[in-house]
Amino acid sequence: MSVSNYLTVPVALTIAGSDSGGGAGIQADLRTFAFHKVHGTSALTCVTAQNTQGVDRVDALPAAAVIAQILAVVRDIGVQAVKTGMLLNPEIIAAVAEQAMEEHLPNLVVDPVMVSRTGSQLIADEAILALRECLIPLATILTPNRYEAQILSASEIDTLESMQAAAQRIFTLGARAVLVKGGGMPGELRGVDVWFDGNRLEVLKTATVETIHTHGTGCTLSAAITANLALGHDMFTAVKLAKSYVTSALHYSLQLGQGQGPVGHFFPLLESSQP
Ligand SMILES: Nc1ncnc2c1ncn2[C@@H]1O[C@H](COP(=O)(O)OP(=O)(O)OP(=O)(O)O)[C@@H](O)[C@H]1O
Ligand SMILES: Cc1ncc(COP(=O)(O)O)c(N)n1
Repeated sequence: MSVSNYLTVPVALTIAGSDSGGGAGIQADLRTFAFHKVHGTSALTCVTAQNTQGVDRVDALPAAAVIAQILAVVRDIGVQAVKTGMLLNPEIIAAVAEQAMEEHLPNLVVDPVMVSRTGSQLIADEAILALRECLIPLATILTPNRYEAQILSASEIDTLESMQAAAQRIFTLGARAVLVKGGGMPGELRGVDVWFDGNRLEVLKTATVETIHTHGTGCTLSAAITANLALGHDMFTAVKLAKSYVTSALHYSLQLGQGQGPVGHFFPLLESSQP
């Protein structure tokens, strides 16, 4: 007989949708948490029939089912950090915001999933309003992509200067910090993100990685920020570490399916397994 070594690890919670293709959503989040040696828990909001080419169907869970999952996790296991992804409808968004307040969910990273990087809207207009009014003011860090930032700032974003102006404008919606992501920008701006926390306006820059396989970069980035917050890093350090992780995962993106494949979350293992 041998005895187990009991380990204690930080815990993170993702409140997000399922991606049947395994590239984004809950699947990307849990892989990212695992890579960071953070125990991943989840509250599923919806089930998408999705692959590398697009989303065929979305089925929402009842808001009460989302609440029950959150409570089951936080009241027993406890969490050090939480992220939200695809919340889909105003009922789910209001329920998550209520739980965030009542249960004092710590380190809340809100990825305001509204528009895919290719520009197609993923949630209804009323849900966008609910995100803006109920959830964004509770966020520790808000991570809009180019198109989401355009909606939230009501401005066109096509230059670094317009990303910086948008970050400052979106900050007034009430999040403690905003990261405007550049993956949907043209050319060299694809690897550039802009941070604003009311004080520091920073440009985080990596060289653009030339790949079409970028599905799930946004989910992966916000999950990595969440994992780093759960590990005890401060907000800006968590973002810098997460960006570096996504860049490495992009270097080992996976050629799967006929469309945009996912990033390689376990890139050190993948690298050593290639011939
Ligand atoms: N080709 C690239 N080269 C370098 N970094 C990139 C590239 N594409 C995206 N990124 C980085 O990936 C992160 C996620 O940003 P992105 O704008 O892609 O989010 P998103 O649109 O929410 O993601 P998704 O494509 O999953 O919808 C950011 O840090 C961004 O700078
Ligand atoms: C279930 C689900 N959640 C989120 C996204 C968008 O994610 P990303 O912004 O990473 O493409 C997605 N395509 N599917």
